[in-house]
Formats: sequence, structure tokens, C-alpha cells
Amino acid sequence: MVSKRNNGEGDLAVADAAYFVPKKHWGSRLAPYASEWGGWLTSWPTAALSHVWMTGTPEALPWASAGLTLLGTGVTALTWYCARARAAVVRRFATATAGITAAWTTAATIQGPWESPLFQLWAFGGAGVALSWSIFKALKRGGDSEGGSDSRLWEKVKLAGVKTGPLAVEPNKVSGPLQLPPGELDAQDVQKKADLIAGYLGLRKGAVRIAENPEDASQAEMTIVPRDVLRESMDWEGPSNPGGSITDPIVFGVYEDTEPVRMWLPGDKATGRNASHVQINGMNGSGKSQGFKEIATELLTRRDVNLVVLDPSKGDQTVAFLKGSRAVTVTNLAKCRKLVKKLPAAITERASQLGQWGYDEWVPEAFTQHGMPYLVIWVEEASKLLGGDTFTTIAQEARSAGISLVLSQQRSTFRQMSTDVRAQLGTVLCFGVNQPEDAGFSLSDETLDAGAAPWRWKNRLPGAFYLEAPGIEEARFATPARTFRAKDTQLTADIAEHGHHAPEMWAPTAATLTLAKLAQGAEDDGKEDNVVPLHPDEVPEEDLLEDFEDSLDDEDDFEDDPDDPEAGLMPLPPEVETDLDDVDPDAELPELEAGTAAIDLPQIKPSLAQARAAVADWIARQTGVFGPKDVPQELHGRDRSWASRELSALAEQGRIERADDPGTYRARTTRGHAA
Ligand SMILES: Nc1ncnc2c1ncn2[C@@H]1O[C@H](COP(=O)(O)OP(=O)(O)OP(=O)(O)O)[C@@H](O)[C@H]1O
Repeated sequence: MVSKRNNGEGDLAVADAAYFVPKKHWGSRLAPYASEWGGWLTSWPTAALSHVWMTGTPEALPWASAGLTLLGTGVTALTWYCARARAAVVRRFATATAGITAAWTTAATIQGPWESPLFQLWAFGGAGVALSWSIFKALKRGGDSEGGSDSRLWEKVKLAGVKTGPLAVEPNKVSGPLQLPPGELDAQDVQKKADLIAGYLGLRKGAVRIAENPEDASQAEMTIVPRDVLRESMDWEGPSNPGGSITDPIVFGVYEDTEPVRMWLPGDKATGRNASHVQINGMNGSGKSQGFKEIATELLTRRDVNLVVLDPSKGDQTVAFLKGSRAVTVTNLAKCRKLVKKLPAAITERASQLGQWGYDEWVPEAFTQHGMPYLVIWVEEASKLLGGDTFTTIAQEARSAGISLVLSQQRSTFRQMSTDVRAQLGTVLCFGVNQPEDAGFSLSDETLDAGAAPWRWKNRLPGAFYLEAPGIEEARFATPARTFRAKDTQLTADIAEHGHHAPEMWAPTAATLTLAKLAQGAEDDGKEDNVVPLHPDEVPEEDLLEDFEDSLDDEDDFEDDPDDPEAGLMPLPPEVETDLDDVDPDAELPELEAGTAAIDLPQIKPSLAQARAAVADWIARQTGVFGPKDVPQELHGRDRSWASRELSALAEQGRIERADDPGTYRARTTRGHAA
């Protein structure tokens, strides 16, 4: 049985599961071989004692001989039966050992183990058998217990042939490579058994994750995280780096293995990391706003970054904690749209300024030598502002001007965010979502295949998220993390204490975006709480004089009605009219003339809706158990992992049933009512 214990410093040791506990001292190294040598040594005195005992009562000797022969045969048969789950070679070897030992013990009991050739058989034959077992074990363990495979585990979960490589043991995490039998199993086969492996090890569901090795299909990476540290959020302990640079990582949570989450926005040529925009998704109550607040507090305590927050929906609700900070907040929909319209001009201005200073992207020297901070524009409920080509251009150009956009919305369907904009968002932060399909709009297939399942949380574990971002190793993408637990008052206090590090809004950008006019509380609602942190004398006068009334008048730049639920959504593609009245869809197709070559027409990938309908239709015709492999690929035009997610989603929705084997399903049985 596998038991877990914690040594008090967070180091995990899992007793009895040999590969969790590196054994370095000689006693431990020799212990695995003690059984065969111990058995060999004790067999001789045991047989000698039995012989003396039996010859003391000669009338019992024939009965004892018959009994021992029967016993030996029984033990040999039992060994064969019990070893059926083991590899064939192990089964044969164990049965042969049992048979030989039983035969020798019977003969030695009758004759005496010192008689020739029984003594020689024991000395050489027995030692040879013990030595064979030791060699066999040593080879299986790779010389010692480190990195040895645990074939029993893999045989149990019906993945015989998988070998475990050297495992790295960290606090609350064990990870290492898996060698898969080439041509027989791939990473997806192992991924499907991840929960079974967890069950075998006595761990919770989701504790074992398997990631593909992009370089080698016969390898995979296994990660085991025994303790679910995400169940309890960790407390926010203040900003990670007050007075630091935006080039230092932003820390806003911990991964399940207690590593802090680190995210970068600006690029870094030295490490090849690109500057990045961010897409944030998550259902109602999944913790997006909390994540925003912690990241905002990080930004507002750094020395070289400005923050502009556009929140066209919630008004003061989310941004109230920024009171007194150097963030600029715009919470009126019309003003948010106005600002978005002005962004291209600000981007051009910043990019050409950086170019004049000799930079092709924002670098810390742009601030230290010329005073231009990095700029983060955070857009809540982004779908309300994303429509139109302007935003695509903004997303494409902004990074080179030292601007990162953070677009937060519940879902990012293709109507809510164009593929062009999506292609520009290098960082994805995915909180709990309602269904697997929603995760597919943000997280990559690789991350989902590696075990990321944000739909398991829904909004029951607020703050839990997955992060895909430049600068983070890909193996981390499927590792769940959780934001810190923090009260707004704490964050406000942190900003009050360390906010003096934050720079004032860079005047030319502030002027181009007319921030003095657009910011919350500046004009229209008379509130004084959020002040735009500008020195008026730094702002060009003509910009300040721009007619704000005019800017509000030309709202018809946005044709949609702010109250329209379709507002901001991409238009649906026009319906294609076809003149098919004369065509009989049931008519037989004409036979191809003999000799006519069949033409391979290019296959059109079905739309998501078509793919789903085709799969549903196919399922309705299934009478037995099926899995993703069985769903014909031409029905959906996607890879097997898509089919796998689709079937899993249908099972979660109760539209199909899970069969006994993991990853297999059957159509729902319709039970008739008893009359
Ligand atoms: N890491 C966390 N630990 C504990 N509680 C959290 C955590 N993150 C968020 N919460 C709590 O969960 C609740 C919902 O969080 P939040 O308002 O951030 O969700 P949201 O995704 O922004 O929701 P909506 O889209 O409805 O605004 C809040 O009460 C918040 O305090």
C-alpha cells in the first residue's frame, strides 16, 4: 500500500513506492536482493531439520514424502496463477524457482541435504537461481533504485511496456520522463489512464498529469502532485518587488507545487522572450477580478510602467480599490470606445519615438534614459470594445510601441474575438469555465491534452487558473495555479505604501489619449476619487483643449447599441443562397465511366457546429462501447484530442454515458416506462 507523509518541511516521501524514495546507503541498496539469498541460505538447514525429524519417525516418511510432493506441486501451481498479472518472463522464472525449490526440498528431506548430489545442487544450483534473481532485479532497477521502472504499476493500468525514467522529487511534486513502447503506445494512451494511475498510487483524481514530449512521440513527461494545495488559497503577502522594473516577473499566485506564478509582459531579446498581450477568460465568479487586482497592485508598485483600466461594465465595482493610485480608470462605455479609437495614434507616436531613440521595441532604457514607461491597457468585458478592424490593428501594432493589452471576458468565442486579434494574444490566463468548449477558445490543444481541465472548477474554486505565457516553460502550462487571497483594503494599503515608485503617466501618451478628459471622475460625474496623475504643464495645451463634447458626440462611430446583447460581437457570415430547386437530393449519382480517374477533391474542414452535429448523429447510431479513436475523423476534420474532449463534454452534459473502461462511452440507454 502506498502511504504519504510530509517531513514537516514540505518534502514529500511516499513510503513503499520504491521510486519515490532514492536509496543511497549500502543497506538500502542491498535490501532488495536479500530475499533470494536469505531463502537460499535457510533452505539447507530447513531441509536438514526436516530430514532429522522425519527419519526419527520412519513410519511417517512415506506420508511425508507424498505430502511434500503434493505441497510442492501446489505451491508451484499457485505461483504460476498468482504471477499471471506479471510479465511473461517473470511468471516463468518465479514458477521455475518454486518448482525447483519444492523438488529439492522434498528430495533433501527424504535423503538428507548433505548427500551427494543434493548438497552440490543446493550449493551451485541454488546459488545460481538466487544470483539470477539478483541480476534480473538489478537490470530492472538500472543498477540501483534510482530511476527504476515500476512495471507493476504499468501492468496494473494496462500499459505494460511503459518505463519510468529518473524521477525528480521536489516539495509536493514528483516528475520524470516515461519511455513508451515505440509503435505500441503514445502519450495520449497514457493521458487517458492518468486518473487510474493516481488511484493505484492512492492519490486524488487529477494528481497525475502526462504531457507529450514534442520532440519524441515515444516519450512523455509524468508529473505527480500528491497534495492539492489549491484547495486553500495562500494569503497575499504584499507586492513581490516594490520599486522593481516591469521587466521583473509579475507574481500573483502559486502553482499547485507551491512554485510562485511568474508572468512577464515586455519582451527580452537576451532570452528570446516576446512582448505579450494577455487574454483572460473565466466564468462568472471564477476569480478574474481578483486576479486583475493583484496584477494591478504589482504593476502600480513598479518604477517603469503605467496602467490604464477600461471597465465599461461594472463601473466603480472593480476599480474602487485603485483609489489614490497612479492608474487611470475609464468606466463609461462611450469614453472607453473613444479611448480605443485614439489608441492607434498613441501607438504610432510611441513607436516612432522609440525608433528615434534607436529601439525597435520598448526596453528599460526607454524609461531610464528617456522617461517613457511601459504601458498596460487593461480592458474588462473586452467584447464590448473589440469589434471592428481598429482593434485588430491595435493588437498587431501595440507591442512594438511598449504597450501590452490585457483583454478580460468570460468567453472568447469566435464571435467575441476575431481570430486576428486572438492570434496576437501570446499570454492566456484561463480561470474556471463552464464547459470544455470554453477552455478550447483560450488554452492550446497541447495544454488541454496534457490534463488542463478548468471546467472541473467552474466557479467553485475561485482564483484557480492555468497560464500559458512567454517565458514560462511549456511543461508548466497544464499546471494549475491559484491567485492569492487578498482583501481590497490590503491591496489599497499596499498601493498607498509603495505606489510612490510608480511613474506618472507619460505625458505625450496621456495627451494623445486625452486621458485628462476620459478618466473616471474627471468631468462628467463630478467625483474626485480617481485623479489622472498628470502634471498639467507637461501636457501640450492644444491636446488639453481638445473638445471633449465633440468626442462624446461622435458615438455613432460605433454602430451598435450599448444595450444590444449582440453589441461588439462579430457578425455571422452571410447565408449563402444556392439555386438548388431543380436538384433531386435523393437521385442516384451517375456511375463513373470506365477508365475515369477518381479525383481527390480537397476536403473542407467542417465548422465546429457541423462537426458536433455529425458526431452526435454518429453517436446516435452506435450500439456498443466506443472511444475517441472510433469516431471517424472525416466527420469532424479535427485530431483525436478534439474527439476525446468532445466525448468527455457530452458525457459531462449527460448526453452519453461513460463505459467501464476510462475514455470509453456508450450512447445513452433510453429506458421504457413500465406500463
Ligand atoms: N484566490 C482566491 N481565493 C479565495 N477566494 C477568491 C480567490 N479569488 C477570488 N475569490 C473570491 O471569489 C469571488 C469571485 O471572484 P471575482 O469577483 O474575482 O470573480 P470574477 O470572475 O471577476 O466574477 P465576475 O465575472 O462575476 O465579475 C469573490 O468573492 C472573491 O473574493
